[in-house]
Amino acid sequence: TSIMAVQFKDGVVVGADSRTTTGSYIANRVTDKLTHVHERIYCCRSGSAADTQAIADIVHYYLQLHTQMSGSPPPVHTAATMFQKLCYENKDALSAGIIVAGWDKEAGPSVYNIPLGGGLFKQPWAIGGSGSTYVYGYCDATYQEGWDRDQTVEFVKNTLALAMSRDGSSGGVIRMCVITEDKVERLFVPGDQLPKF
Ligand SMILES: C#CCCCC(=O)N[C@@H](Cc1ccccc1)C(=O)N[C@@H](CC(C)C)B(O)O
Repeated sequence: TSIMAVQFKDGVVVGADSRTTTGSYIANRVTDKLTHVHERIYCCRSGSAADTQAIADIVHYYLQLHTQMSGSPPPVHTAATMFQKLCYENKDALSAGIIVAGWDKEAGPSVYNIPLGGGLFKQPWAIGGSGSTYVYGYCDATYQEGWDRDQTVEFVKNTLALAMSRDGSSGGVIRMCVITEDKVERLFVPGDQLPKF
């Protein structure tokens, strides 16, 4: 897997490849690793498909319960701490690297990285999954603050395409979501239209 989330002025862009593997077999070449957990909050999943589906389902349940009880949508950091509590307290039983990203009225856009150990790190951008190891240098050298929506989408698309070209556990299509106050917009790049390097 290669997953990414980047914050910009008005929102966040999340992105992922679409490969699920069991060993060298590609069990799913069109996986959707971008999971909607609340109105303006998404998570990007890497690691065990089963573990990350179960964790996302639990957080989704608690976020809708929180919304019903409190009458207002929870901030992104609330969702992130729910993911972290589940990942940290069950670290011996799970294989889950999750990036939580979204927009809320209090803090605006935000990105939280929760790597395998269950630590919680608020970051302006985050990459994860097996493919991310090949693109840390590219991201460090390329990322700039102050990009607009289109520049941020381009950064996510190029980073994921590079990771997918080198990591055997990443591939397929690129799925992305642009999350702002007004809307959640899904973007799609077919496998034969990936940026070529
Ligand atoms: C189908 C099936 C069985 C397992 C599928 C399955 O979880 N594959 C994993 C690799 C893995 C991980 C841990 C144990 C075993 C196999 C996988 O493809 N993970 C991708 C993300 C998930 C959300 C789709 B990515 O991290 O590569």
